[in-house]
Formats: sequence, C-alpha cells, structure tokens
Amino acid sequence: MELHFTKCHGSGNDFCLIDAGDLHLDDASWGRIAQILSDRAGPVGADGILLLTRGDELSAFGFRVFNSDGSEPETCLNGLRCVARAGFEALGVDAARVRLKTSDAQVAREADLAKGVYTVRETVGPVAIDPAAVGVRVAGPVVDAAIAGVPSDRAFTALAMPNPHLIAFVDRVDVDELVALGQWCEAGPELLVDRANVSFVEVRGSDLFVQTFERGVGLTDACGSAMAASAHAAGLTGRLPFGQWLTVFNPGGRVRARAEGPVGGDAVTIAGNATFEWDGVVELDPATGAAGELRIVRRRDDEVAAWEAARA
Ligand SMILES: N[C@@H](CCC[C@H](N)C(=O)O)C(=O)O
Repeated sequence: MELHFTKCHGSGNDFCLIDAGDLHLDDASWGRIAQILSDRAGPVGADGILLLTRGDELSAFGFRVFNSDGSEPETCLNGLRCVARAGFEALGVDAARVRLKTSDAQVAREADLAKGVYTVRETVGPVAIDPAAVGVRVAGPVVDAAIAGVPSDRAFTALAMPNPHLIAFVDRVDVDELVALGQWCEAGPELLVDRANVSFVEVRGSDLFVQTFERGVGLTDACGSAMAASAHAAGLTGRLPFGQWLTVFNPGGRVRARAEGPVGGDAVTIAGNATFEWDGVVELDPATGAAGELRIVRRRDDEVAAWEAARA
C-alpha cells in the first residue's frame, strides 16, 4: 500500500502521523506499520505512529498511537498535540474534545510558545494512583515509596495517565540506571500487569527535568504523559504546589504543565509544540514488513528551524 504521512514531533518525541479516517486496517497491520516506519535503520525512523481517526457524537476526532514495538498504548501526550493540530487543520477548528483508546482529552490551539512554533494545550485526567489502574500488583497506592520486587531501592510514585508510569525523584538523572530499570519493566515482570514507562525526575527550583524510558520504545527525548505524571507526582509528594504552571524540561526540549490536584479533579494540562517536519509517501506491505522507497513531498524546514531556535 502507499501510505501518506507527516513526520512530526512534540518536544523531540517523533512520530509518523497518518490521517487514518478512510483507512480500514486491523490492529495487527497498524502494529506492523508502526514497527516498519519506526525502525531507525529503515526508510523513516520514529518513536511510533499516530492515527487521526474519525470523530463520534462526543468527540470531534479520535486518536490512536502505536509504539515502535507495535503495541498500542492508552495515550501519548506529545503525539496528541500533533494529532490535535492535524484535526484542527482538517476540520477548521481550534479546540476540540478528542477520543483516545480508553479516555478522552480536551485540546486547544494556544499562542505560539515562540515565533513559528505551533503550540497546543491539552488537558487530561483524572490521574489515577489506584494500583489496579496503574497495573502494579501491590496492595495499595504507591506514593514516594519503594516497591518490593522492583530491582531498585528508589522511592517511586505509580500513576495511570491512563498509561502506566513509575516516577522516581532523583538528585541527578543516571541514564544507565534508568535504562536498566526500563529494560527490566520491558521484560514484563509478574509485578507489572502490562509493563510500565519509567521516569527519573529532577526538581529544578519550581520546575522539573524529566527523562523517560518508554514502554514499547526505549529511551526517548521526551514523553508527554510522563511529564504530566511527573507534574502530578510533584504535587502529590509535596515537592511543588498543585495548581501552578511549571516548565518541564526534557532532553528534547520543554513543555509548560499544570497539575490541578484533587480540587481540580486531578486533571493535568500540558502546553507544548506540535511541529510538522515534512510530509512523505512510502510504499509498504504490512503483511511482510517490506518497505519501499520514501518520497518526501513537502518540507517544512521553517518550522523545524523555529523549534530548534526556541529550544536552544
Ligand atoms: N511518548 C508518549 C507515550 C507513548 C506511550 C508509551 N510508550 C506507553 O506505552 O505507554 C507521550 O508523549 O505520552
């Protein structure tokens, strides 16, 4: 099949965005396409694929995401901003309710965070800490506590965004330690129902720095749901106040975040870039995994440059 897509990123978390409204493929095929397009040794290379899907009576449009390993997570907040932009452009709106796999989100275009940087605000929630929601086989919520069975004596906070996150506040991020822990989660230990995203978080004054080993992907430049989870966890553990805007830095850039806490229904709002890099077409066979030549049909170098200047 010939697949048209837009290569895009949110905070350096990069994806192939597909308008899938008229594409009727089964889940296994989408998973296979995610593997092919995400393969960094293949024609494109990305952290996953994003699908803009049709709306329904409650939502203007729908959003699905597949990780680079072909699995379909519940959400992806860096990807949601890109899909929101595609939805806005397709429908001629600048705010919408979006249907996700198991939840929904409110999205709206926001004033550009820097000149030429298309910016979207997204609100999700409620964040859940019930172990059944997070998929951690422990008796009660884990808030700033060691988890028996995890090969680390760090204190974790376990949250569902609704995808599962383990957050540890650290003095300084140790990437090797993060990768080791992430790989342990990827192995699918009995303790975790469906693996987990793992993040190390530094509190930097009234802001945060977050680095994440993503489920189904590996170490990424940014993970939006992890940044939202970290903002909520900072409030939950008393490190930063709820209800206040903060900047969440990550290796790929930054977003603004505000975790509302219990008085605000445990919602979290993120505002960040939705950068379209180029549009391409590739011939591929989801059944065999064969990918043909990639044709780039439109470059958006001005946007790429605007983001690079903004994150510097
Ligand atoms: N990069 C994402 C999260 C994508 C899903 C995640 N890997 C999972 O499996 O839960 C984000 O920006 O939130």
